Amino acid sequence: MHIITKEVYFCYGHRLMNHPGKCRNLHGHSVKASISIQSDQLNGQGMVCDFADVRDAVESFVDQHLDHNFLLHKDDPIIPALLANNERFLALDEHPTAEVLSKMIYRHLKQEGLNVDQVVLWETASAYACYRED
Ligand SMILES: Nc1nc2c(c(=O)[nH]1)N=C([C@H](O)[C@H](O)COP(=O)(O)OP(=O)(O)OP(=O)(O)O)CN2
Ligand SMILES: [Zn+2]
Repeated sequence: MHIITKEVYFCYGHRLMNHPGKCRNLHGHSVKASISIQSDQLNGQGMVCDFADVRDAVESFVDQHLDHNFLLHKDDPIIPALLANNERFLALDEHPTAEVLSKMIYRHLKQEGLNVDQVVLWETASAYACYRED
């Protein structure tokens, strides 16, 4: 089994509505996502797939939905104020945790046909969430 990993970097604002501590406040992160693709065999170029193809697939999703966006639970009471001020945001059915964001990226890449092994989202220098499916 071969596994390759490509890292992409992006930023977002969010808050965790039900968090008992500081993460209930509006704040932001500059994050790293590590995307691993697996294959039993290599292609005619000796690759699982080109790192650039992984980057392009991740970045098109990230740029459209996550990068420099404000990620909120759909029931967050700040949403009416953002709408009134024409501010960009993304309302999610789940809380915008590293777990949920890594799952979103994973599911999108699977849908695009990439044989994703796992997506790891480093939300801070010391904390990450990993999503994979068996
Ligand atoms: N399981 C999760 N726990 C937390 C998440 C998360 O997405 N999944 N998110 C947060 C906050 O949004 C933020 O990421 C803060 O993380 P934390 O590591 O607690 O923050 P610090 O960098 O301040 O950590 P210190 O090590 O205390 O400096 C919280 N929890
Ligand atoms: Zn946070």
